[in-house]
Amino acid sequence: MTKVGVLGAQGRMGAEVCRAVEGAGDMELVAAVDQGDALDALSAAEVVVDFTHPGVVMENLRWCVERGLHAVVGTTGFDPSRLDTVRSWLTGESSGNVLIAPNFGIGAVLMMHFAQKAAPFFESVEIVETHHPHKADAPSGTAYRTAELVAAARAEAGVAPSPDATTSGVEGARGADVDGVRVHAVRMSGAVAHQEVVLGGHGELFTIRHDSMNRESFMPGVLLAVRKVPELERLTVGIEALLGL
Ligand SMILES: NC(=O)C1=CN([C@@H]2O[C@H](COP(=O)(O)OP(=O)(O)OC[C@H]3O[C@@H](n4cnc5c(N)ncnc54)[C@H](O)[C@@H]3O)[C@@H](O)[C@H]2O)C=CC1
Ligand SMILES: O=C(O)C1=N[C@H](C(=O)O)C[C@H](O)C1
Repeated sequence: MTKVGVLGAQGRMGAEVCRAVEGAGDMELVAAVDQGDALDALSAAEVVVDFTHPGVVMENLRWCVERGLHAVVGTTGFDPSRLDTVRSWLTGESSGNVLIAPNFGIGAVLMMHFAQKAAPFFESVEIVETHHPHKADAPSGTAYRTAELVAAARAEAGVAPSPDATTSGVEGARGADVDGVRVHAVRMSGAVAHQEVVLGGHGELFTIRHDSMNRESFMPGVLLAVRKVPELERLTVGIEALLGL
């Protein structure tokens, strides 16, 4: 039985993770911690799962790394500089692996993978993500990561930046620029988590779309990560490798 602790246990995702862990025959929920609770209860865990907030996740993760606990992190906000910081913490510790994934949905991971594959074949590519209006960060971690993957694939293939003749307009109208890829964030009541990667050129448009209909959809990926994290590299980003992608 793997002993699992959950950080952000009263949140939308954390509560779902607690239910999933309790329902898994090979796991035991040993700590369910939320804001204001002491972290000490997590010392009983082998793997800590964090779904909290981009503003607090680094502090939580450092606490886990210092104690040699394996960490599975779904909280967003990990740019390259944060990942470098986590790497530097891990080099100073002898045990405990960290897996950080912007999205644990199997379909979402495939959407990112297919977008990366398609990106060099089209002149233009932009990303449109839609989320519930309670979301703290924009663009979403998934959109940010997709843009990074798409940009890297295009750079490797020597593809020029997407054409854009805009010289005047209202600020923000063209979305955020992530590594040269435009990302548009919609916040919409009734939505859960949705993303379209739109690619275009030579008289055709190709849209890769993924919809998370509920938070249960992320649980197979989270449980897979909990099971695999002890045997991974010190730092793994995304669950692609766990799916053989
Ligand atoms: N990787 C993935 O597949 C997914 C990632 N997310 C990300 O997970 C994060 C959380 O999302 P939600 O559950 O919707 O948010 P939420 O706001 O419903 O839950 C966050 C919980 O963390 C708690 N919290 C805040 N500070 C804390 C601290 N210092 N220690 C312990 N608990 C603390 C809050 O009280 C709250 O209960 C976001 O960054 C979101 O983008 C969300 C869905 C899927
Ligand atoms: O906040 C959410 O809900 C989600 N956050 C993650 C993100 O920012 O990409 C994953 C998913 O989109 C749901």
